[in-house]
Amino acid sequence: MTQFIQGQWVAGLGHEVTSINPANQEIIWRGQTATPEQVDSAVMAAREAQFDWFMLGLDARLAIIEAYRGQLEANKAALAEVIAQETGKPQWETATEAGAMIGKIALSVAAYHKRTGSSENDTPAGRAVLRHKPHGVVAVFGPYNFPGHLPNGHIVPALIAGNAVVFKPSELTPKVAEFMLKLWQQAGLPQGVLNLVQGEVETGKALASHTQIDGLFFTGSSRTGHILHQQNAGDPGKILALEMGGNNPLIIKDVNDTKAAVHDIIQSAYISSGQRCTCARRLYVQKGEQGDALLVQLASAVKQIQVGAWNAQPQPFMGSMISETAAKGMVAAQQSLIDLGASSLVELTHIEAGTGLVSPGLIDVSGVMALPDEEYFGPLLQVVRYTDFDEAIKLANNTRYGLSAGLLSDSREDYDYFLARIRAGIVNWNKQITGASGSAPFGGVGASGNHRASAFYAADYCAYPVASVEADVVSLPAKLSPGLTL
Ligand SMILES: NC(=O)C1=CN([C@@H]2O[C@H](COP(=O)(O)OP(=O)(O)OC[C@H]3O[C@@H](n4cnc5c(N)ncnc54)[C@H](O)[C@@H]3O)[C@@H](O)[C@H]2O)C=CC1
Ligand SMILES: O=C(O)CCC(=O)N[C@@H](CCC(=O)O)C(=O)O
Repeated sequence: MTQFIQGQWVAGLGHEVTSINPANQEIIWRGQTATPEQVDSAVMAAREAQFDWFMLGLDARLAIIEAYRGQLEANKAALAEVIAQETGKPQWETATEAGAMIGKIALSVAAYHKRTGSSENDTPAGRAVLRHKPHGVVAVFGPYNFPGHLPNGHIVPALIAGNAVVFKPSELTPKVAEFMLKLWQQAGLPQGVLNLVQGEVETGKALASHTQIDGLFFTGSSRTGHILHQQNAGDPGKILALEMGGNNPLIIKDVNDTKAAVHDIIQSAYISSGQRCTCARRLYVQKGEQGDALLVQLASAVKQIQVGAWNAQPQPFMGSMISETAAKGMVAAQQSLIDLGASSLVELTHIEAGTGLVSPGLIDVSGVMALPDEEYFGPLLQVVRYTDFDEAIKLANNTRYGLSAGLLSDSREDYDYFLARIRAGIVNWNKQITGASGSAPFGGVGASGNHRASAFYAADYCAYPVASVEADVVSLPAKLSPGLTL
């Protein structure tokens, strides 16, 4: 029973799919995909449930959402283990993902009140009241890299606002989705308010193109996000929040503590085996002795990064990539850069056939004339040597994406200069560019998003404002407009 529709677990009527532990190919989940007819049933169940869920009122909705928080707390270790098993991420890291899911509840409640909610004030024209209403039925699409936290970051604010949801997780992480839905079920969410449809692109297409959805909240690749944007062209009434990838730059300028800089670079580029949308992909290092010395230290530290299975002891820094296909994709990406003139500083290797385990790579692409503006979603950091700061900023901005960017420099002046010129939604100074805070907005510009930032600003796309002017009784104004006699 892999689909959750109208409060019931039902079998998918499509073809069989499996989910594997990418560190050893063990099958950890098996099920059938949802057919377009089942997607339709899920959307209609959400439609039927939505108004009652909204009319339940905020306090009653929050009580159920708080019960879900309790379920997350009680099952935190098990949740972290399922995420680790299915994504290959090490346990220390998935414990932080489970923690972020718990933290998301209080943050979303605060955001609801701060960003939306309701307010009123008296004006000469009457009582001006601002309220927010839910859109209705929204579809949530999740990526595989944070299979719990990122869909949760759409689902929780959507439900707080009074929407009903149909959730389509990544086909690579169905088990985490199922686990999460069971926690919602335990929390006593009314039937139909949150539905789960599992499957691949066909299931996704059936949901994204359904005429009865009022909003689509997507976190995933830029390629898919663009398809969804095109698919919904001409339908301005449907709200789209598209959180997509990046080709994120990190510039190193004058830093005293090279070891600390190396640490920030590693945390920016290799955490989650490079499978974070915020990961640094392009590293700009000044030409000259200082830059050479930094690269020597960086290469040495990269070679020492421990890679292993999610449950290996002692725990590795990097786990497996999501699949063997992804691992091979990174080896191929490295080779294509070499073919274009890049030189490998630390080679990314596929450690074990049949798994997603790869070692981290560092590659100097300074010699590549036309560097592809691609998001290589894995642990491969491209190094570019620059002459002056303006050149570095120009190169950093030479991307269609605009998600995250960073500067490591001990000069405040440099940072102000960088901040004014860099084009990205997340801009950090002397800090890693991964690990964004849920108490801030999260989103990018250009091919990284459609100006509907998530995290703390997710409340904004979960509800629309209703402005009213109100009076308790009908009454004549003190003075009638000229030319009127009653
Ligand atoms: N900006 C952000 O907040 C974040 C962005 N990402 C990005 O996500 C990507 C990695 O995640 P993936 O799972 O590979 O993304 P993906 O784009 O392949 O899949 C995301 C979801 O869309 C569905 N989908 C794929 N094609 C579809 C279609 N034609 N119609 C409807 N649905 C479709 C998938 O089944 C999945 O549920 C990276 O590019 C990463 O940068 C990841 C995390 C955060
Ligand atoms: O939604 C939030 O609470 C903040 C966004 C967030 O946690 N982002 C993470 C993961 C996104 C990714 O890189 O794939 C991060 O910034 O590390």
